Amino acid sequence: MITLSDVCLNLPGFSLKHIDLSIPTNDFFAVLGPTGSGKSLLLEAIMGLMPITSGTIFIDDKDIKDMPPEKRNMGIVYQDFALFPHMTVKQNILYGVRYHNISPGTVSQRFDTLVEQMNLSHLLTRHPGTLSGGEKQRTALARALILNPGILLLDEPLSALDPMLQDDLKHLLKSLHREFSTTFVMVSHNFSDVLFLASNGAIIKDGAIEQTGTIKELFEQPNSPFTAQFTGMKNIYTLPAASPALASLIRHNGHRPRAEHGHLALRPEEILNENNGKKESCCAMEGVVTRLISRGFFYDVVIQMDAVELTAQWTRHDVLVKQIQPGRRIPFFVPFSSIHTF
Ligand SMILES: Nc1ncnc2c1ncn2[C@@H]1O[C@H](COP(=O)(O)OP(=O)(O)OP(=O)(O)O)[C@@H](O)[C@H]1O
Repeated sequence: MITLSDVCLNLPGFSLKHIDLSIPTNDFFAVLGPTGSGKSLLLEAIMGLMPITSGTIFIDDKDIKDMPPEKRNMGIVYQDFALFPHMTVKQNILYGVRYHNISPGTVSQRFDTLVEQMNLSHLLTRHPGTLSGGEKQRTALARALILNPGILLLDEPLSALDPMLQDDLKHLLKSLHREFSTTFVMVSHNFSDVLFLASNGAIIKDGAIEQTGTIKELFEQPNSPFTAQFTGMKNIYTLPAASPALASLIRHNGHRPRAEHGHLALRPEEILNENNGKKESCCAMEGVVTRLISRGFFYDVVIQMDAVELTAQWTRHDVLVKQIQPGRRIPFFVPFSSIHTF
């Protein structure tokens, strides 16, 4: 378990503020947040590359706050790979070994296994400048994993790769996490990567933790308008509902929001354009389409009810087949299970 307690890191112009975080051993943990919110600094603080101003960092029951990075049993992989350009792939992979007390036999065995796993055998004598993005990132991963770190920190490892390579590497990361008994902590901007890879996560805003929990909780049960918006809820309303349509939604839901709940939120992709035979578990509503916003294979369909707008996300196919167009009054369905109040 990595445990950060009341960690502050003050820089001119930016601070990490009173970070409390527990990352279970062997977890795949995601750090999410807007650009400039302090995600990379948080990784650097855990790695020991940035000294913290106050607070404590423990790995299990060991205080590592004053331990140099190379003694923390951690590896780090960056978005821009950070390979040594003058060294071959093989030299890059083996670079860190000299600073650790690992027997030559173990090094050789780990090297062979990693080279095979990462499909690098044909590239060992090449220099990073001649490699594709995916090959560079596989080399960077092998360089980190050859030291068998207890914790692997990944700073946006997929974002410099094209979509095909991202998919390959995403699957590789998943299988590496399964095979190595290593805790993975990954900074990412990409929700689909996070949903595919991570079990737990934290959302960070302006250097402070906004919410932690399982990935499902972060996406389905945000506890603040910021988290709701950041995770793509899109439909966030203040309670008590001024709109009769929203009020009826809450009434249909059966269980009223708790007195302290000030917001209601609905994910756009949970709103249905047909009730799929589940009449009793959905609230049937209707409204007038005001806008269609193309999102590639999907449309954001903006629907005006009474005083409020609601955004649903439907496939291009559904929008075409059901002739959903601005100006049309359409029925839609909100599953009770998708209504979240906080
Ligand atoms: N060494 C440093 N000295 C001073 N300020 C820094 C330093 N490193 C980072 N910062 C500042 O701290 C803030 C947070 O930076 P950080 O790189 O952690 O953000 P991030 O959430 O990872 O952003 P992004 O998603 O854009 O990578 C930024 O405003 C950045 O300019």
